Amino acid sequence: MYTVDRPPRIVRTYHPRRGRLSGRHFDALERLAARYAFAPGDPVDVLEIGSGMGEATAQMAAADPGRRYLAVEVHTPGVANLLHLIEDGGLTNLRVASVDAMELVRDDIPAGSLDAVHVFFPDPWPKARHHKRRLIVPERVALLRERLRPGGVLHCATDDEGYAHAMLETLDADPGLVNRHDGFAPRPVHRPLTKFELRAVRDGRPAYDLMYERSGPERSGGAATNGSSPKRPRSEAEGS
Ligand SMILES: C[S@@+](CC[C@H](N)C(=O)[O-])C[C@H]1O[C@@H](n2cnc3c(N)ncnc32)[C@H](O)[C@@H]1O
Repeated sequence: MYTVDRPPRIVRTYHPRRGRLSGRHFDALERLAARYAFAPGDPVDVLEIGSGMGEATAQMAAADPGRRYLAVEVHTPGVANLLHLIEDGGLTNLRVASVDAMELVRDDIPAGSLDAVHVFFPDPWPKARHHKRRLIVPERVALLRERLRPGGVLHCATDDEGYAHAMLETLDADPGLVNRHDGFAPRPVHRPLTKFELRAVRDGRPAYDLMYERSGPERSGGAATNGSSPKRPRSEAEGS
């Protein structure tokens, strides 16, 4: 009797959905994708996972020209919109990738290299059987933390109260992260207010921010320590 090993099923953190593409979207993809696409090896300081329509990323990159931003999004209309925002804003410090962000992080982001990772309003996957799809779960957090430099910041925001508390628990439990605040962070002025967040606030769902720093340098065994983190001065715009 022979058994066939099935390849392990990949658990994705996003809904496979197709947005409708307008002529303007096609134009962006045809004309701008190659110009602003991330290529493996490109240096990155700030990584945004799930940039949606890209408004927050474009505004943050424009306010922080000294750092190189990478927005990763699988939703094609969002990618196209961000390409237009980059062109319209004349931004030279923002690149875009349209792939699964966790695969890109695993394959193309060197360990200890990022200043910040932004995960703003990730899909909450509210059903218990879907929690494994959440971006903020221990295994994915461990990978993101390992790609941060010591003192680098993982900044998450969500309007889902249940997910917010689960994030707090997961991030507190990570051995290489230290909360910058006591519990949730005050809403940072440098995180732009998007239409998505405005709608949530109007519907009575205010945002929760969470900001965690990677603690001290890696030990030779690979485990992060809880020592104090060397920090470089940050501007107000940088924040995370
Ligand atoms: C609820 S939306 C929020 C978008 C945006 N951050 C905002 O605040 O408006 C979450 C986005 O994350 C994207 N996403 C989820 N997992 C992803 C992954 N692994 N790689 C790339 N994009 C992902 C989804 O396609 C979706 O557009």
